[in-house]
Amino acid sequence: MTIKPPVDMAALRAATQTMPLGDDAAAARAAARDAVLTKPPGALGRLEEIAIWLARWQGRPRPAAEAIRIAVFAGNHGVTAAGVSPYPPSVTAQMVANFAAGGAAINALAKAIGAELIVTPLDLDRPTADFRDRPAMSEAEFLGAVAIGMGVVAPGLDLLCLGEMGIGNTTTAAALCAALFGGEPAAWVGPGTGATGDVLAKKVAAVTAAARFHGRETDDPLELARRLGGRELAAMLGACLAARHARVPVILDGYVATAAVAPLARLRGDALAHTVAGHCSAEPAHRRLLDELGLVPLVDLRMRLGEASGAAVAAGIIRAAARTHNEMASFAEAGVDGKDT
Ligand SMILES: O=C(O)c1ccc[n+]([C@@H]2O[C@H](COP(=O)([O-])O)[C@@H](O)[C@H]2O)c1
Ligand SMILES: Cc1cc2nc[nH]c2cc1C
Repeated sequence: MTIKPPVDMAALRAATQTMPLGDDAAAARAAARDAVLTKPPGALGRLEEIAIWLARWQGRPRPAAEAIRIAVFAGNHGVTAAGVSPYPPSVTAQMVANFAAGGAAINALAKAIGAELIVTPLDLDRPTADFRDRPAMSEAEFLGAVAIGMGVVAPGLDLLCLGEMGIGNTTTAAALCAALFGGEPAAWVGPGTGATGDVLAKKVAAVTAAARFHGRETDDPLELARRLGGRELAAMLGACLAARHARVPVILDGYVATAAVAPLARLRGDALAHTVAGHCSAEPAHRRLLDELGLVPLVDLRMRLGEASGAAVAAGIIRAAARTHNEMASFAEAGVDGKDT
């Protein structure tokens, strides 16, 4: 099922509450097949769980991880005026040009796994408002970005990788996480692209100011995503929600991508059951966020790039899980003796 772009915040909220459940029958059939494949039970470890998880969320007993789309959303952030990134905001559009020219890490990774890459810049000439003392986006801006994100989901996809590009957006992710989960602002702040010293202190100050201003206004997760998020985060939220409705499993990238979809989990406990954390970013707060959400990352390679790069690396592992599940012979087919034969 595809879902319609939400006309207002109430419609978006409704779409979070009507998410389909996984297909238990498909998962059970995949588990039954897994049990007779030529290996000691459990010997493929988490790959076995992933194959069954894919079957559950694709709603078919034979899961696939061949048609992979990588969606990267780009946005600019008013909070960069607070001096929170070592890089200028001009880098966001320049990197979008680099994606188009094929010169970024995600281009190489997409090619390596045979995935389609879609890059969507979101109003880069019009950064969001500086959320230290006002909402980052109007409702119309927020919902518009959510709808654009929903648009990258298509029936027939086996997997969707979600990632982003946006100078300043590790501060955005920190502000959103601090509002959603509480705790000291500093616990959600880290180096991002490489902030140290003074720049790091400015990040903590910006998140502290945002928490003070917005914390007394609302604790509604979608409203916090509008006030403290960014367009690329809103688009990832929309894509993740639409993927659930369309039975397309999702691979999340790093800290920013995970923060983007965290409001969904605050609205409904099982909202991220169709997602897997592709990796654990070197941004320290990502581990804290994954723990809050109960997500166990597939790999930990000390990556901290964004661009869906960690999700793309993880997609190769997910393909390995689906291929082994589909292509291995059973004990009976191969004439291999089972345990205690
Ligand atoms: O998502 C992550 O784990 C992550 C960790 C560190 C950096 N990034 C990327 O770095 C950019 C934001 O960093 P910054 O320092 O400008 O806030 C943005 O383009 C992200 O894709 C992303
Ligand atoms: C060069 C560069 C590439 C990136 N890719 C994602 N975030 C990035 C930030 C910078 C600075």
